[in-house]
Amino acid sequence: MLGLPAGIRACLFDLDGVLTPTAAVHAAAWKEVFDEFLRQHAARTGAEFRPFDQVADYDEYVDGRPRADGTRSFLASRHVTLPEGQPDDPPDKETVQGLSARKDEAFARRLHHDGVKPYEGSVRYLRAARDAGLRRAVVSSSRHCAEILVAAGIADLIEARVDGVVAPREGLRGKPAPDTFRYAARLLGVEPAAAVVFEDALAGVAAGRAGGFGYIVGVDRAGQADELRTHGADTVVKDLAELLDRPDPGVKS
Ligand SMILES: O=P(O)(O)OC[C@H]1O[C@@H](O)[C@H](O)[C@@H](O)[C@@H]1O
Repeated sequence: MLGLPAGIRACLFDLDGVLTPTAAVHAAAWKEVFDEFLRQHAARTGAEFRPFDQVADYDEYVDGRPRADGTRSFLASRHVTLPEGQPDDPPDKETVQGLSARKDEAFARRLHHDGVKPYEGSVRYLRAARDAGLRRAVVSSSRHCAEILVAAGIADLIEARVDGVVAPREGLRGKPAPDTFRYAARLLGVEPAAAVVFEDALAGVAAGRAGGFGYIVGVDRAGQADELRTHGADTVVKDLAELLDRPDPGVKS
C-alpha cells in the first residue's frame, strides 16, 4: 500500500525537504546572506533592520524556487531593488546574481561540512514505489540536486532528474510554474493525471496544482499543513512513511 489513488503510475519527488533534510540547510544559508545584506542596507539607508525570518520569509518567498528567483522574490517583499547583474557575478557584487552567488557559497560550505543523509521514511517509500512498479523522478529547483542524490545514497532509486541545471537548459520555468513537473512526467512516459507530486514547499504544491497532476502530497516538515492544503495539496503527511500505513484513498473524484 502506497496511500495513493488508483491509476497513479509515477511519483515525482521534490528533493530538499522531501527526500533529504537539505531544506533546512538552504534556509540557514539564505538567512546568513540576507541578514548580512539587510544589516548593511539598514545602516546605509537609516531604515530599521528586520532580519530574514527563516520560517515565514523562507516559506513564502524562497522555498522551492530557483536560486535567483528566491533572491528577487524576497528582496521585492522588502521593497529593495538591486540591479540584476550577470550570471557569473562574484559573491561580493551587490546585484541579484551576486547575492545569489553569496548564498550558494554559504550553502556549499554547510553541505560539505555537514554531509547529507536521506530521510529514512523517504527511502522506505522510494523502495516501496519501485517494488510496486511505479516510475520515479526527482523534480528540484536546485543546481546541487545530482550531487545531493549521490551523497545521500539514493541516486539509484531515481530514474529521471529535472533540476536547476536541466530546467534552464530546456527553457522550463521554475516552480510555482508547473513546467518542470510536466517535463518529468513526459520523461517517464506518463500523463500528469497519472502522476503524484510530493512537495514540502508552497511554490511546489502550487506547481503540482497548476500542472493538473493526479494527486498532490504535501510534506509538512515545518508546521505549515494548512498552507500546503490551501496551495493545492490533496493530503498532508509529516513523513512519507505515513503513507505506507494508510489505506489507498481510491479513485479521486
Ligand atoms: O541554490 P540551489 O542549490 O540551486 O537551490 C535553489 C533552490 O532549490 C530549492 O529546492 C530550495 O527549496 C531553495 O531553498 C533553493 O534556493
